[in-house]
Amino acid sequence: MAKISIMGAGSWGLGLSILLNNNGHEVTVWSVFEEELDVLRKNHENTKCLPGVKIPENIKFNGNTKEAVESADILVLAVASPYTRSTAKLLAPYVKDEQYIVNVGKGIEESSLMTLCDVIKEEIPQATVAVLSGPSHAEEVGRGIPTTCVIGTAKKEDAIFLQNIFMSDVFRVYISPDVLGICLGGSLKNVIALAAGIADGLGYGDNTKAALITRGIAEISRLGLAMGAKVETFAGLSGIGDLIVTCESMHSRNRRAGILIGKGYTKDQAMEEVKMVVEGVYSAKAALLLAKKYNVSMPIVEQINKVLFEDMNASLAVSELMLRDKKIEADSISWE
Ligand SMILES: NC(=O)c1ccc[n+]([C@@H]2O[C@H](COP(=O)([O-])OP(=O)(O)OC[C@H]3O[C@@H](n4cnc5c(N)ncnc54)[C@H](O)[C@@H]3O)[C@@H](O)[C@H]2O)c1
Ligand SMILES: O=P(O)(O)OC[C@H](O)CO
Repeated sequence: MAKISIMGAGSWGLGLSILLNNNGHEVTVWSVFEEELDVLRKNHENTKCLPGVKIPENIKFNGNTKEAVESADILVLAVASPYTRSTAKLLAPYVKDEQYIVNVGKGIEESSLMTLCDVIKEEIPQATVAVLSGPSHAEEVGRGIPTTCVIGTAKKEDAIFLQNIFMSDVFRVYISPDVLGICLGGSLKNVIALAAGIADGLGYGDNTKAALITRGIAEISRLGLAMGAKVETFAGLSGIGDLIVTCESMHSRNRRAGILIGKGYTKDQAMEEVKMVVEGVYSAKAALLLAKKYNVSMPIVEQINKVLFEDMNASLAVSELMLRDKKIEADSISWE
């Protein structure tokens, strides 16, 4: 049994708190917002983020950062991605040497183009940083619906240790050394999910969705390879797996925001309506900048940026994608 503090009391932090509590660990949930914890103490439910899912009575809530960090063997960082750096700065003074921090957030920092794991390592160099990712909506994990994820760490023994912590009969965990690939897949799928949602909002069909998923993972893999990630990771749970669930599920905030944009809402109106942070909007700019930096073609990411930040009409963006220069499907397969 381990002592685990979940840093973040939103839907994913709470979903994981239930899983880890059911696995027999001693779980504390922390938030920078005391009022978020007060509601949980009173109702054992977050009706905004995870309605209908009861948080077990033995899970503790503690807003004292020092206590939450120092009392834990493992920290699970589950804040909305734009607040990863500020939260890591807050935790840093209390983190012990080699204390585990499992990042479960998905995003790329816009100002630095760093993955969240790299942001955490920069702010908390003494920690052992891992990433957990994959097709895993909190609404389903919180209800014990069978789910699979992957944990990435630099050292194999850390991955095996964390695999044993998270794994259960309803939560199967694989391990991988490709931390970069896992972080990139989880972040970039949110951008493609916006496009998939837009296609739904425009009233397009399953063919369009399948095209976006397939060509979307091609773009993500191209960038990932150029940055040093492994191509197999993008064929795995944190790559195509997460992309499929995010593009298909009505639990997805990114897809739901996209649907609204496809129906004519502005980006800001869509984000307001979805109520939780729509991370694809933040990662879209970062993805485009990375594509330029690594000289990689990412046409869907380009069009999404035009729709989000240049007021481009969504159906025009689809036409531009359809009428691009003619291409070979995969550059690595030729007739020679
Ligand atoms: N919801 C899911 O199903 C799911 C699944 C896998 C991964 N994730 C990832 O986990 C992360 C958290 O997602 P979520 O769904 O729990 O989001 P959420 O919007 O439900 O909750 C985010 C939490 O972040 C914290 N937060 C907000 N503003 C903050 C600030 N200024 N400083 C510090 N903390 C702040 C709050 O505790 C808030 O409850 C995201 O990066 C998301 O991509 C979510
Ligand atoms: O599907 P979204 O957009 O809510 O993102 C949540 C998780 O990343 C799904 O694995």
